Amino acid sequence: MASTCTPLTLPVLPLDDEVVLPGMVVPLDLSDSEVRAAVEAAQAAARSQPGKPRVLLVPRIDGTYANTGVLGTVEQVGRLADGDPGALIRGRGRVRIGAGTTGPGAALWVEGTSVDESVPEPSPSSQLRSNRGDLYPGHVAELVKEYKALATAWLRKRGAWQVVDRVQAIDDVSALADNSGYSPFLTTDQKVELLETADPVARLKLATQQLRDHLAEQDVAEAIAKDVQEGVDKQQREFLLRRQLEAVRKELRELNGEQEGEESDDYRTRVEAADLPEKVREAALKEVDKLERSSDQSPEGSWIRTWLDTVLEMPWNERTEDAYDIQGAQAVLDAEHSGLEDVKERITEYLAVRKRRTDRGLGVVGGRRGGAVLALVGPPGVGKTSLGESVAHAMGRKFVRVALGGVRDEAEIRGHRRTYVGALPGRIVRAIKEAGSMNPVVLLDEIDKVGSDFRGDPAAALLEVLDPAQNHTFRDHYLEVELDLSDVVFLATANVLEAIPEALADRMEIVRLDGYTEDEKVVIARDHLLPRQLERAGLDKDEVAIDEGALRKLAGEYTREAGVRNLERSIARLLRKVAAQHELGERELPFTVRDEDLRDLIGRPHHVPESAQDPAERRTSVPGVATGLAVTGAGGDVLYVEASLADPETGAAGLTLTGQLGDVMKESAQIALSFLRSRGAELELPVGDLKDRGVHIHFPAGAVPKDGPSAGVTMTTALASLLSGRLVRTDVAMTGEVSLTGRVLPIGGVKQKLLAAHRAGVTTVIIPKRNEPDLDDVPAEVLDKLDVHAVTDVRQVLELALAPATADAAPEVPVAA
Ligand SMILES: Nc1ncnc2c1ncn2[C@@H]1O[C@H](COP(=O)(O)OP(=O)(O)OP(=O)(O)O)[C@@H](O)[C@H]1O
Repeated sequence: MASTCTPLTLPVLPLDDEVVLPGMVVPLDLSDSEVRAAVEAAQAAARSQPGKPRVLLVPRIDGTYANTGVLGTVEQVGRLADGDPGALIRGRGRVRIGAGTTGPGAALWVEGTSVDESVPEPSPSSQLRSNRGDLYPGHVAELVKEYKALATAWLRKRGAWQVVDRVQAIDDVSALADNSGYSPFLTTDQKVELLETADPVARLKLATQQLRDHLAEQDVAEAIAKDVQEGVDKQQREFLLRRQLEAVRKELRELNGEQEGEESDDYRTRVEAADLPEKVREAALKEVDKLERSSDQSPEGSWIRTWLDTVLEMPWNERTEDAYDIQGAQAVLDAEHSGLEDVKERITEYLAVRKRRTDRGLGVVGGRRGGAVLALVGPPGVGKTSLGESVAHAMGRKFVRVALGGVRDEAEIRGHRRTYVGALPGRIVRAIKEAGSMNPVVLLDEIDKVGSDFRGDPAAALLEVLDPAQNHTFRDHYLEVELDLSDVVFLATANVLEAIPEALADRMEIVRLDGYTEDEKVVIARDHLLPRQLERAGLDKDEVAIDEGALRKLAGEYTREAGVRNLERSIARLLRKVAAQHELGERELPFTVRDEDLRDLIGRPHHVPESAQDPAERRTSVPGVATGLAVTGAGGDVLYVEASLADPETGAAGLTLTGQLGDVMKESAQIALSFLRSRGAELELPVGDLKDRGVHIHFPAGAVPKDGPSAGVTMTTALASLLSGRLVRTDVAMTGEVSLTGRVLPIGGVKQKLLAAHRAGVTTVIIPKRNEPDLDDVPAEVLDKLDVHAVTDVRQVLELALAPATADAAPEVPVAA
């Protein structure tokens, strides 16, 4: 094997951040002083020796020379493409650098030794190890093949076809490896590594590895670039389409003669122009950003638009000035409602306290039992809603009514989350929007009819709305921005106090409206209902009048209710009739309706008092029927209890109860029966009859559910009447719970029951002794007409209620089928 390690002394041509490998031909700039010095030194030396001028090309990295350089010959000196003086240098072979000297000229001269770069000869037998020890010649061929393949692949990618052939033509291992010197992707360090690897096979291996790594990197980079490009393309396409859409819209606007920005969709301008609290504006602008990014048809876009509409419609900074003139308020209440003195007094007190607290900057009364909310409780048609409206008039505020009957879903109060299809804000937010001010009077109507089920508890949401400690930052799920409800006046109405969820009732100040007496109804009808209905019927008050007798008859016989709603309807019907008759030329005006005209105009009365009925027609005309008093959602009412004994031969034994009775009522029937079984003998009743015979107790109006213990005395009386054969007095009605020993225990709703008894034409009422103080609440005109007996024992009840036994009212005990 030839080894030519010739010592050389050459001028150094430093290459900054550049590497020239043997075989490469490079142009170098002679305007660089070091390059020029080296070339000139080489040219000078060449004059005294044969051959081309020779330089030593040495890479210099960060000012430090590499250990190996390349012998280069100056092929040509002339001009570079940019016109600067340049030299074309060809790399010839590796030179190991030795000591430096100063030679002739400005250049640095070094001594070096040329490196042997020959490749071992292929061995005759592939099995034989070569003298290189680690590689077989067969592997070298493989390596050459792999390098060429990789290089070709890379060159093809770059479209450098001419170079492909040149590379394919190189057979020398060393030259092939050094060809990598042209690779633009190699770093200077990588090229220096190639330069310093003298062993050609090891160098080719290194070059192959570098090429392979680069190709792999390139694949990854290409994949990423492709993804990025696709994304960019889509964005660009969308952007272009959007611009086109905008242009089309603009054209359309111009076509329709609209001005720029007039489009209702211009939410940004609207939000910026609207009078919104800062936080709300921020939230709204965020949504506008989202809207602008979303496409026109996307469902999200339409949600955002609906939301923005809602936010823009809210009266964020609107409020009405309060008219806290208490005398004026009282005058408004008096003008709009007759009677109800105590209720109006409570409302006036409420307004006065509110005014004083506001004057002193204390805010509304807070905390539990704070009474911040007035609840008007009473039967339908007694004016709860219209009183709420009057409160708003009296305070000079807007009025809105929120109907809560049948609300079972918490979202009804607090709104649906926006992600729901068809989501809406809750009723409170809608009410504020409707009111158009942030401080209206909000009437929560029928708060006792709020239910709860799997959809959450609306009562809990209402608690938050009504709690002054929390309601200044009320958050509706839909609106998602805080709403200050602290300045809203909340009022509530309910028919039945007990049905109001307890936690809510706890926060309210209850004001009861129990219903009106006949006299009160007449006054209300004359002063309020009649004038309003005259107007509705298009009649003048000088044209038609209804005299007091007729009004009384309407209240007493045509309607039977705690409130005045049906009374108002009857008046409306009456007036329509008169108006029609007048138009048909059948009636002269002016006309005053008297009680005797009613039958002609609106037919016969629906409610004739029991006492006015033919004795044989009366409910109590047979033994076993007693008149009780009860309170229902519609106010007080009379109710008849019927009892019968089954035939000992055919009827089943035991107690049968009908008429949709609740558990408490069923138990009080058992008690009545047990009492008679144990004490009946003392009362001289034939209790033997109760022994083997089935007992049936029925409450007519069977479709209406009933409950409570207050019918105890009535059931006992009905059974005693049945056993004794003595009739119950028609003019007597009763109420009271009975204990097993016969004591009469107190009950609720005395006022409503007495009003009902009076309405029904009853004259004697039996109540428990312990309810006597409640009589203070009953209007005097009603008490005057009633003979009220307060009793402690059921024996007193029987004495008062049962008519004396007469021969003809003989005990023909009715028998149930
Ligand atoms: N004291 C009164 N003075 C004048 N008008 C009255 C009075 N009480 C009731 N009214 C009138 O009777 C009508 C029925 O009253 P309203 O609708 O307020 O009853 P309500 O108690 O709210 O009933 P509901 O429980 O069914 O809502 C109204 O037109 C109201 O103006």
